Amino acid sequence: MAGPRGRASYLTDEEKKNSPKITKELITRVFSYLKPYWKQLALVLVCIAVSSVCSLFPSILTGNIIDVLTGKEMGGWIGAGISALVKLIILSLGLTLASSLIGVGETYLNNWIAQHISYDMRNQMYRHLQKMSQRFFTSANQGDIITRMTSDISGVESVVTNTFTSILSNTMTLVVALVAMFQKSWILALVGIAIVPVFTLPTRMAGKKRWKLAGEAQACNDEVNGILNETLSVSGQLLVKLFGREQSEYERYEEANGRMISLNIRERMAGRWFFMLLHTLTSIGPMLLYLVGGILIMKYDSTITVGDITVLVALLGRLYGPVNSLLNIQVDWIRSMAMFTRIFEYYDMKPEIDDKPDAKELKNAKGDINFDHVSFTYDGERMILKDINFTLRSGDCVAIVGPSGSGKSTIVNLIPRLWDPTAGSVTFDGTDVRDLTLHSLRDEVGVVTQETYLFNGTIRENLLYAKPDATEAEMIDACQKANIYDFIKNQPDGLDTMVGNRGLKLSGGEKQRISIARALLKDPALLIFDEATSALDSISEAAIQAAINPLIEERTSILIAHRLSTILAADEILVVRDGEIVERGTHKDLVHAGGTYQELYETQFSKAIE
Ligand SMILES: Nc1ncnc2c1ncn2[C@@H]1O[C@H](COP(=O)(O)OP(=O)(O)OP(=O)(O)O)[C@@H](O)[C@H]1O
Repeated sequence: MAGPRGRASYLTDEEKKNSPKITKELITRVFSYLKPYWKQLALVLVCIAVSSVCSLFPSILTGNIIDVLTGKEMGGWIGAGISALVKLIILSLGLTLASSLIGVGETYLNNWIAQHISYDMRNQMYRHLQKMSQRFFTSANQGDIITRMTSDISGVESVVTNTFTSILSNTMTLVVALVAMFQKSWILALVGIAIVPVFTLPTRMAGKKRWKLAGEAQACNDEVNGILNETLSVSGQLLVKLFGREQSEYERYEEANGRMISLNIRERMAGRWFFMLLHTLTSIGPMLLYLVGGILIMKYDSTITVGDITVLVALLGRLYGPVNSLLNIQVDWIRSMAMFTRIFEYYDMKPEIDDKPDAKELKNAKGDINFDHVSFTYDGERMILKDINFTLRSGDCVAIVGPSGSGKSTIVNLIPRLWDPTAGSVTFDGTDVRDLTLHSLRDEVGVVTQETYLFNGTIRENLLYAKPDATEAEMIDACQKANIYDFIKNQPDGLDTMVGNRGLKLSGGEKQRISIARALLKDPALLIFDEATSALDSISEAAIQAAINPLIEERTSILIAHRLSTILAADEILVVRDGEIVERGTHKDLVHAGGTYQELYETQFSKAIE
């Protein structure tokens, strides 16, 4: 039969092209994940072996039952008559029961092992991804990361529960059935074996057609899901509404939906006639055995009994399933190895930014920052920062201004080591940031980002993210300083107000003030404030300005500023243009100097205070 959707029994052209190279190292690595569970695995093997044998024996015993019924004694080990019959029946039932019970235990163990392996792999992957640098997250496809974490690792579960056990149990069943068949009659066994491919090969061919259709239906299904994701998301819906595209989006959805159902129907009907014919033909197998067996009994070999022929027919019926499954094993195997290879590719990516083996802890941080001839490129080609030099003494406040894209955010991102400089060095309290442990360094750097990111939870939960053990009083104090407490107090749920998906239930200004309160709670030695470029009304702007002041009062701070009020709060202004510091000084020094600052002042800052 065709494989189920998603785990079909045929490789796609792409899968064939990208088949992994199966090396000894790869297999050893795959098996290293099984190693901690070797005891449970050994038990599964025993269960499979015993249950395969137990499940076949009732078929073999049926022959003996028939022989007893037809008056043929068997080897004398059980005696003829009613008592032998009862014993055989009880034995047969007992074996069936035993096989089912073992099957239950085996399924439990199997799933237990699979879930534990997947648990180990997911945790390992999460830990590893957390260490990956900003470059990885800005360039990797987000969907790809999620797929590795979910589908690929879930796929591993099915490798353990299906592929491994299917190989074992099918091989076991096949071997036991064949041995039993040959033991009864080698001629009839050969006749049986000759019949098997007549049924299994056409089944595979019909399955392939069905699988192709399933693939098309899946692609169509993905398209439908894509439309749903795009048009029913918060921002998608907004766009549809604002542009009045409801009808055209509905038509697009209806068309794809219609295509999907017709493909589904075709897929489910594909090969249906063929299987009907096949089903009828299946009876040919037993008939052939009856014919050849009958001729043998009547004309040549009187040792074969009617019971033997019944057993052979029953066993023949048990061969199709395992043969079909084993024919698919190669596909399952390649697919599983490809899955492991994809997962291992992720594991093998080296974190670009990591602690040095001898990294030092940053203790009693003061917040002295120095940029010494720092240059930086993201892609190895375009220099984004060129020879940046500046010093910030503990308690200083510097504003970085410059046109959009001039490199302001890039400069500050080098301090908490979201990136490392291409040349030159950044020091924190006199030590190169690359020689400090990431954890201790980032503990001392608080960043209020331009795009405020809040988790979908309560205000309290978002605040506690900065300091999990903060007391209620500390939280209220931080909110008061950040000028957001009045707003929180007026909410019916206070600090337990839900902020919505990414903080969507709050205005831009409110979100930013909560994020300032969060930074205040963290109480870092250095504060970086990346001011939002988006326009705020003057009341929100004043509220934010009042929130920033306590932040910068007692600590070193860097403000990426777009508004004059923020710039005026700084001790020094660094003007960046095309990755270079082109001017520095105070507002008074620069506003009439005829340079970039004056230009920015006339085009942006002065407007912002109107
Ligand atoms: N992850 C990245 N990969 C490649 N290039 C980047 C990346 N991030 C930023 N850039 C580029 O680096 C340059 C400087 O960007 P940066 O964000 O530092 O500018 P900015 O001065 O902070 O701008 P804005 O005021 O608009 O926020 C831009 O040309 C930008 O396109």
